Amino acid sequence: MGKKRVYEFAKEKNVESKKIIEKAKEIGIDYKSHMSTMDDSDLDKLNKALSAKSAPAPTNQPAKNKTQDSRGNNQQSTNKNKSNNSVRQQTNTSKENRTNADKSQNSKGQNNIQTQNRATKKPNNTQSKNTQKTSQEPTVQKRTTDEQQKQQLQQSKKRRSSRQHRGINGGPAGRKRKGKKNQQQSQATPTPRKARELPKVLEYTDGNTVAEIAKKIHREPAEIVKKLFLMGVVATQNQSLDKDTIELLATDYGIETEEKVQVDLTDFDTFFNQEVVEENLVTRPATVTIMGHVDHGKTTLLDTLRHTNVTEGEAGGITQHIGAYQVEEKGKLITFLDTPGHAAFTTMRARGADITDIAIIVVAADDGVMPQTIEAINHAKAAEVPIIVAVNKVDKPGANPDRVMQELTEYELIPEDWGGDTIFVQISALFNKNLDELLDMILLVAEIEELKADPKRPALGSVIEARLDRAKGPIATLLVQEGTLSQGDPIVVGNAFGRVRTMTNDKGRRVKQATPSTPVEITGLNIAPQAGDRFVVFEDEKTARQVGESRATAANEAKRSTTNKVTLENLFESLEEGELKEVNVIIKADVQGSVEALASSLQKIEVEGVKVNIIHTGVGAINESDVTLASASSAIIIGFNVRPTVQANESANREEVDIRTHRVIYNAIDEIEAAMTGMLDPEFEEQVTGQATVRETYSVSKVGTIAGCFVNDGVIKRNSSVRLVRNGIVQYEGELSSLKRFKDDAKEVRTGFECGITIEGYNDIKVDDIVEAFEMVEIER
Ligand SMILES: Nc1nc2c(ncn2[C@@H]2O[C@H](COP(=O)(O)OP(=O)(O)OP(=O)(O)O)[C@@H](O)[C@H]2O)c(=O)[nH]1
Repeated sequence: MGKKRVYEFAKEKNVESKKIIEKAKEIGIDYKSHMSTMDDSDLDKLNKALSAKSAPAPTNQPAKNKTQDSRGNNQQSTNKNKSNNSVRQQTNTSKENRTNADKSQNSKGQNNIQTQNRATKKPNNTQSKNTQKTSQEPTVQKRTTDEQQKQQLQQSKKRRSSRQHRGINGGPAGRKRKGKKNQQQSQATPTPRKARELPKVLEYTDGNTVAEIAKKIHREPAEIVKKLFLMGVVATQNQSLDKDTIELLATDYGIETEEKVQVDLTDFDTFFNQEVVEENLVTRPATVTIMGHVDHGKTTLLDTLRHTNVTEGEAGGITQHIGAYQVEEKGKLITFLDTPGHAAFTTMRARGADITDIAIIVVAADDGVMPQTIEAINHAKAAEVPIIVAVNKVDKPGANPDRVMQELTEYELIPEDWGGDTIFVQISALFNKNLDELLDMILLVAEIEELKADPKRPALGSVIEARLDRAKGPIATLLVQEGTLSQGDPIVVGNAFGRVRTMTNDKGRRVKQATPSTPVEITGLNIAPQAGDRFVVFEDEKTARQVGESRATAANEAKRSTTNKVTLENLFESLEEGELKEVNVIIKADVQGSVEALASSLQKIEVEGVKVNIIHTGVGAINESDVTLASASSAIIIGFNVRPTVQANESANREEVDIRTHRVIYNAIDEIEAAMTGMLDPEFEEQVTGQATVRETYSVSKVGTIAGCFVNDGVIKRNSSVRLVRNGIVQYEGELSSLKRFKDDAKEVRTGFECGITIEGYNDIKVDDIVEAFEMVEIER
């Protein structure tokens, strides 16, 4: 048996928990609430203190307690102030009452959707907090409270007396009238309920209302209201109660409790992380994404596979582009995602859809490892997806597969023959050479990965593609990840909802069911979702609609409030809260040497066991793909002597990815370390005000180089600092020495206008250079 709680002790002593808390306080013991546990020594002290004072033990009659306890009442009344606000709202007018009832009804409906504990906290808060607040409460409020209290007492009294006088016909109508105009009167004539036996166990959920609890234990809500009142909690019938209060109430009735934890249906993680039923698991096809550098043959490979390995029996079917398709090899299916490239892959991941089981990295044997090959590898690694390397175009005269293999060893992709564990297949996508072997290897990896799913549970999965069709309405291609999707299923897809009206497979055939790893195009949604959204099937359409609508509302709200993306500002908090085990970082720099220097220094930082994890590095401007990767992996991007492209900037703003650019390595390291230790000083932040492109340059003796520019974004101000960027790499950072419109000095020049610029102490300006103007702005913390 664990330690005694205050309320248990109070019960033993037949006094209110509050009294015990007060008494404890008098002798220097501070209990936060009636749920606080009590030490043996404290128990002793309290026992002594209580017996010393109240030799005549308090009686077991709550009513008596109440009248005796004028001081306690005082406290109670203050306690009530807060909750009474809501109480008043609910009882003042009938209309309000209904609205509130509706609301609570609503929230009750949504109980399935969202666990509520806002309201439930109230009684508890009031109990613990209000003690100090007493003197600050406005008197008017106090009076109202007292009145309210009086009213309640009157009501319960009337009810009591009416019970004695009323005949059988009081009936349920008495209860129904409650809350209507003649509240007092109607409440005075409630139904005489036979005191049914209490249940042994009270099954409740955090946030149940007084009325709900009353129903569960076969008691009048008024009785509960009264009991609560005596415990120092003022609540109306429609008020939600928190867990502690419900448990306390149950203890008071001498019944056990069992909390039914509500599942938040709007949180799809609950479904996706649901425990598996081992015996239902069956092997499912692998889902494969093809990635690689431009022109290395991704599309050709997808096309050849699609046309040569059509599922038996399906030949002749018109292949549909639905965003994914399945091929058959040795009687087993493989699902290929039709949009090649790591951008699509990571965008999906950023939206929460981790659907790729295996990544094929295509490298052209005549071209070798290229920047996007490396990006693709890092994107696959960040997603912890097994990689198969397809060395393509081996038919070409200049093909050198060995060189590709050699180059890839640098990225820890080492062929099995060389002692590594990466599968390499030499193929010609164009001439369909060795594609069977590639498929075999996919099956092999799939087998090793033991890809399994439970086709028996309600279906869930992700959106591969979605669009709005004029004739058919919203259309979405879904990849079933678990369960079996059936025509007619009520479904929520992202923030859209509906019923699966039609299902079409990748061969253009209507199907009635789709098992795990099968892509199908569906209609029947209210709006088009987005690629990467996840879907869940529900039991009935009503729930689906509720969940869909709540998700849409929540998404809108989330859009307005901040997201929980990792930034240097919130890094420390995230680390403190234990959310982060490592800090993901992407490094982009002007030269490889800087990348390495920065990477090795950052990796040495370790703050309380949390380390920096570099997920991608590269030379050149920070691009959109870096931002997508950062967004999907909650990473921070550090640019050294490089700048983000316009698209990358836009995308970073949208995705709330933190990009930090530096020109001194030490500063970059310092900043990360400071952020990790919570010592970051983010009072000022650089804000780019505008960008201009150099269209012409003029050399003027004594003045230097004048750049004839066109402002393509924002505004260039005379007093802004500027940096000169060439091909994404910062050439110079300094101040403007002049800003002119035609011959005149200008204070600022806005988008769409031309201007003449000279930079202080810098003349090496070239056509197509970008002049970026920025200011240091104080930011709110
Ligand atoms: N000789 C030869 N050419 C190939 C092979 N595979 C692809 N090609 C050719 O390489 C070129 C580029 O192929 P794609 O399949 O479009 O390359 P990709 O990687 O999809 O290119 P992006 O979509 O631009 O990223 C095309 O002209 C193909 O015909 C191959 O195995 N052998």
